[in-house]
Amino acid sequence: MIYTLTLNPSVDYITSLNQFNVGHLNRVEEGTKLPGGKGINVSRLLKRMGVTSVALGYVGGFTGNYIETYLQNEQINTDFVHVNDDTRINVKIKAAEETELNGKGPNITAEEMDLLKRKISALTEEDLLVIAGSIPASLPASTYEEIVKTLGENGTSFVVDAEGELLKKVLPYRPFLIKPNHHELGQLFETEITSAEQAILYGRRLLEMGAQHVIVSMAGDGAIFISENEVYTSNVPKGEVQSSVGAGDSMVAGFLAQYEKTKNIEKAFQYSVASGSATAFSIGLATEEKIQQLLDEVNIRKRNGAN
Ligand SMILES: Nc1ncnc2c1ncn2[C@@H]1O[C@H](COP(=O)(O)OP(=O)(O)O)[C@@H](O)[C@H]1O
Ligand SMILES: O=P(O)(O)OC[C@H]1O[C@](O)(COP(=O)(O)O)[C@@H](O)[C@@H]1O
Repeated sequence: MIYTLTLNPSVDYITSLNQFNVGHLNRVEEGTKLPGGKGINVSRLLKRMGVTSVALGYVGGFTGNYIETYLQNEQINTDFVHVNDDTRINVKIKAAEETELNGKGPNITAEEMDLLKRKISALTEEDLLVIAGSIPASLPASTYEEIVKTLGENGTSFVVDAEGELLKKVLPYRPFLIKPNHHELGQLFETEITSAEQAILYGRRLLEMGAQHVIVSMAGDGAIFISENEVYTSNVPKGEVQSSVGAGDSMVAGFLAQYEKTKNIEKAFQYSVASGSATAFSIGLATEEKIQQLLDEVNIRKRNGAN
């Protein structure tokens, strides 16, 4: 069974306006509320692709209730730990550029952490856990490392979509897949990634540090897949970006759904990119239909030799 872990879910308020003026009153043209947080997005998209998962994590207050009810209405299995503080609200502004305001998240007590750890230690070698997103500010930076240690003891494989130290610390535990975007990859090595060649170079470093498979997404400039034996590059389909919120999460879901069905890396990568773009071209997450429509526009090329 696939499980997703969102320690810091959010209600995403996705707004669009023609022009965003900092320091002035801005009237929203369209506003949409959606459940968010990286693991939750993965579970929602997996469901649309016919793959069952269970969403784990923390929810609290009226925002937490909203998320839980929304997922249950979509027939997504949830097994959240309930906390006292409200789940955060993240504001996304789509104007000429995209601006995001992501909250810190609720306070998590030691008891609430224990409840979650118990759920994680019940996973087995038959399961895979997708660990995704930031952690609430009250939790230590070692939180993901502690979780993957437990997974290792039970032979549970895992995927990580997180930034900075959270990601770095879990690499020695051999994540099946990680998916930094090119900014996050650059930040890890205190550099700027501006080309596919650089993405491959630094992506390979992540393999050396322990990752089994790496996808580096480069927004409208394509994506790279790197493993010990293969490097693939991809274009992205052309289209109008409505909101890229959840596009990265859709890549993770697309890859896992197709890999689960075919065990074919190239197909899974193609599906991953089509899923990312199908979400970028939507408000909210992609539909399966939209992903299928874009699939033929995603051209995967195998790189030969060491680069
Ligand atoms: N301008 C764009 N045109 C087409 N696809 C896009 C565009 N921006 C993002 N995407 C899709 O979303 C994916 C993830 O975007 P990216 O910004 O790299 O990651 P993240 O959402 O994790 O920050 C890309 O690989 C691509 O499939
Ligand atoms: O946990 P973080 O890093 O603050 O990110 C949370 C945000 O990321 C999202 O999961 C979207 O992620 P992506 O755009 O990277 O796919 C939103 O739903 C949510 O608001």
